[in-house]
Amino acid sequence: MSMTTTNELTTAAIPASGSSVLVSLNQVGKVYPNGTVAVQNANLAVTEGEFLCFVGPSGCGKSTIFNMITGLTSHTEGGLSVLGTTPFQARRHNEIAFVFQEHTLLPWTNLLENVTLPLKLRGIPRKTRIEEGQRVLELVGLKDYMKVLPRQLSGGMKMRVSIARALISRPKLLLMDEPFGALDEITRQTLQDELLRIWQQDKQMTVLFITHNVFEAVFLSTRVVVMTPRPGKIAQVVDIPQPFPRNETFRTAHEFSDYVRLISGALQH
Ligand SMILES: Nc1ncnc2c1ncn2[C@@H]1O[C@H](COP(=O)(O)OP(=O)(O)OP(=O)(O)O)[C@@H](O)[C@H]1O
Repeated sequence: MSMTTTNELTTAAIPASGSSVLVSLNQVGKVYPNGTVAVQNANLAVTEGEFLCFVGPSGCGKSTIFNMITGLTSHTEGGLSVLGTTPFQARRHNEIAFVFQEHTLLPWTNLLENVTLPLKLRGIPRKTRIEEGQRVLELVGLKDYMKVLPRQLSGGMKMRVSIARALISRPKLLLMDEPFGALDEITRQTLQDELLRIWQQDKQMTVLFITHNVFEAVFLSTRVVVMTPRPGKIAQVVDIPQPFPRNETFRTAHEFSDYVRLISGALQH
């Protein structure tokens, strides 16, 4: 089995040839106003079409990195570019979408209205909104539930709706912050399969995904970013050069356990 690890400097310096760098962190740091050093010297180059998982203990700066990439908080050191521009500009052009663990659906309105809300806020005509809403609900396997209210859904279905709402703007960059953390293991694995299927359909969408679950990270990723705390640093970037589509065969393969062991070991240091 070929199992290569790359430290953050190498990864940042050498993007995969022929593919464009979508997100670039160059010695990025974040010190919050209260003096907390949340992230230090982070170097990372994410190329188009990658699926990167971020793992690390609580408080190591995973969400801070996401918030800097999306422009929700500013970096205090280094250089950060997203889709060739500033995070703020990239977000304004609707090229970035998020999914959080909390589904944040509007309880009083149906699924079609929920998933099309981002288009409504941008003034997109109703006919287009409905077409796009149908498209994304079909993509997540909920096309028969358009008129249903969120409270009638299971946790896994609510997460599918959140994913559909994020996909409706056809984002180039999808950021997911522990989206499956609250789900039971079976639902979680089903949604991992679904997410990979959706990601593979859209060859150009890049996914950044935070998880505490090393198994999930190995199953989903093209690369896993391992972070360590105090202050938050990128300790290692581990390539998972296993082919897609991935399925149960990969989950039960000895290579899978090897990657899990490697990443778990990196988390201990
Ligand atoms: N607005 C803030 N002001 C001050 N400190 C903050 C702020 N937000 C986060 N922190 C601190 O920065 C550090 C990194 O936090 P962050 O939420 O990025 O970590 P995380 O890896 O995402 O944690 P978790 O896995 O628990 O979500 C922590 O010590 C946290 O307490």
